[in-house]
Amino acid sequence: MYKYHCLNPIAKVGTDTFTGEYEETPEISQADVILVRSASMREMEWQEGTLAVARAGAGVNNIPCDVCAEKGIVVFNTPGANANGVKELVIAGMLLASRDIVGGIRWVEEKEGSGNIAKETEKAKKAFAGCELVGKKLGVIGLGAIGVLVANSGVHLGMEVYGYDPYVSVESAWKLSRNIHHTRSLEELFQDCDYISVHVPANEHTKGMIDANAIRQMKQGVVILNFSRDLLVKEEDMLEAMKEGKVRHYVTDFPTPMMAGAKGAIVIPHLGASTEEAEDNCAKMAVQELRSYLEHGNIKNSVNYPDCDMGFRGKNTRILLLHHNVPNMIGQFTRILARDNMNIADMANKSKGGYAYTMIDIDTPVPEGLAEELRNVPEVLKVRIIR
Ligand SMILES: NC(=O)C1=CN([C@@H]2O[C@H](COP(=O)(O)OP(=O)(O)OC[C@H]3O[C@@H](n4cnc5c(N)ncnc54)[C@H](O)[C@@H]3O)[C@@H](O)[C@H]2O)C=CC1
Ligand SMILES: O=C(O)C(=O)COP(=O)(O)O
Repeated sequence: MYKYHCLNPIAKVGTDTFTGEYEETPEISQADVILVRSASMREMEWQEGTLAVARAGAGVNNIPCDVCAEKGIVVFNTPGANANGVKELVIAGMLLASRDIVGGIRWVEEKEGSGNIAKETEKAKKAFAGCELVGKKLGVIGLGAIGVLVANSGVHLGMEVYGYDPYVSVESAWKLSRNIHHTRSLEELFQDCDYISVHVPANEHTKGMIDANAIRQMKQGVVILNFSRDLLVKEEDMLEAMKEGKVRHYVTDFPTPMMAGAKGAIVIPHLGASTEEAEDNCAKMAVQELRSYLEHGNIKNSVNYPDCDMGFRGKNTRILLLHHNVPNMIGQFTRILARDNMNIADMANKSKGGYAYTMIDIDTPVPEGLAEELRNVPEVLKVRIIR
């Protein structure tokens, strides 16, 4: 029986795909695996028995992935599963920044009960007028699952779209509309665009990337959209730029004390992925990843360990080793197996940065105590044997 714990509510269509071999536990310390959305796991105390964490979503900055890697805990996310939900809200964000739709709605609400409202509307409406998106320049920073959809939607809306992503994947590049201008530097994108939308992960390289220096290079009256993470934007600099009118609107999905109520800021309460479809997609993918790892040892969509897949386990005993990516690990494993006459039926070894994963299928008897012996090999972080 495997035990899972949900740190945030996870869509039932996902958890329903756990079989009778699984049960939910309210005790995180008892869980083999943990499902999470945005809850912070940074201060958590990790248990020896925790095997994996699945983030039902994209951003993993709430999880100490490096600490987990060092403890042999595989962290998964669900690439692309909520991208459409975010894309649709980004389009809404561009529209909200272009016409004062919210101001207009508030004005109508205040007129509740006024018999003259139709006439008053025709006088008042000029205060809420704006501009269209068609023909405007949209810059998209980060062309991953969300950025590609936003950029392509910009083209469909009649915008001139500029994309910047020095690390773009082949898969994303294939999906990008050929009408998108490939921008080789942020400076180029900053200078030209009326709307700039950021879709990169929050990490030490991207933190504060939209600061006074970046904003200085932008057009007067630019609209900046941030549906990625608050940390990407230096908020003091953004406030200043909105005061000066350099930034017309800052549309963000991340409320902070500084931005809530700030003039020019359009702040949404982190709703990008809060659609039925996105929640269902993420939950289903997260559970599938955990099941495949627990039942067969296969890794797909991990952010701290390499993808590695040997298919269904069948009748073999499967030995799974999480270890540092250093020389002579396989030699040490096979020496131990050979000594006890174990026959290797199949084997895979993959690495990602400083970490590696070895899967070994054995089709002869496997002695008790093997896991412990393998665990004692220096640089091994975790060993699991599925019989
Ligand atoms: N508001 C919300 O509810 C949601 C927010 N997010 C946020 O959006 C981010 C992006 O999500 P996805 O598109 O699904 O991720 P993704 O991993 O598919 O795409 C990220 C892209 O950013 C690029 N990139 C990385 N560093 C860069 C840099 N310095 N400059 C330019 N490009 C860079 C990568 O090459 C990649 O193509 C997530 O990390 C998360 O923080 C994601 C989903 C929902
Ligand atoms: O997937 C992401 O990165 C998100 O920001 C979505 O967060 P959520 O699952 O809505 O708490």
